[in-house]
Amino acid sequence: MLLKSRDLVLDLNYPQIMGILNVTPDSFSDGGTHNTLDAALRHTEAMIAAGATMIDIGGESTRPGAAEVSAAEEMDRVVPVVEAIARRFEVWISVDTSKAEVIRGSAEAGANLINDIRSLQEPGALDAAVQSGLPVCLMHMQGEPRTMQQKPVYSNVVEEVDAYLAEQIARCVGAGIVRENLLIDPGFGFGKDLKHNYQLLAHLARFHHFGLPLLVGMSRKSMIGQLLNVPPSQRIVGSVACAVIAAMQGAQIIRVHDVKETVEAMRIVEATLSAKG
Ligand SMILES: Cn1cnc2c(O)nc(N)nc21
Repeated sequence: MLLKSRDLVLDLNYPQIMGILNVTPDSFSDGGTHNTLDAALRHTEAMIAAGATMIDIGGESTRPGAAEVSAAEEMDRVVPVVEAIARRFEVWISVDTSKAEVIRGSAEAGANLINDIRSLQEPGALDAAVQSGLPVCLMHMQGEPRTMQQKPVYSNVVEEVDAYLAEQIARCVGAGIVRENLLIDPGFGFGKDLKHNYQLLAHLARFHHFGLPLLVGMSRKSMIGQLLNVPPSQRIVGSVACAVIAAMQGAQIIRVHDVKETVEAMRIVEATLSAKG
């Protein structure tokens, strides 16, 4: 399976690592240490050197309880970084946004992928994505980041996430997005409690029936913290374990903070999967 965007091609027969670049003052993990352009570029360079083939730029923290950000503020944080990275590096630039204006601005600035945790539900977002012609990652979320973790309830989380993704795929294809340009993501930690997250991880392979690239993000999340009782900075081993479990089930793109460690683990996964014949 290959994913194309502009002049880049991603070989999804091997797990690809998407490095996280938060350009927010309140991001949950690196505490906004990358809110200057130079720092963002240095971090990007380091993640690419460590083996990341995609960089996910986020201007509005999506952690539970996060404050909302205006479109203008998000544009100011994200678009200059997209431009600077597009000019300097040959890497997939993913933009983590839900806003139509940021989708348009990022596409014009050279982004390769729209990563929207709200699956293009915000006003104008679907239209902006269609017009951009860029690949789009659709992700399941129950509720909104501000309130999603208060009381997540499902009768069957795997079935409900699957049905939601099917709906969103149909909605995007109906609006004119080429199906081959869609990626799907069960949205770990987005309106899920501990049990829900591990049910999704345990049954991850079932989402391959869509025939679309599967993107997952569990890095340093509370599904790890609640088991290990450690702060985000001490969740690397747990995050790598989640990445391995996902990649062994065929997840094609893993969104992580700790690129070097995860890339090394993917070498082990690749050796094992290719030995399966
Ligand atoms: C922005 N962001 C935070 N967590 C994420 C996840 O699990 N998936 C995707 N696609 N984006 C995420």
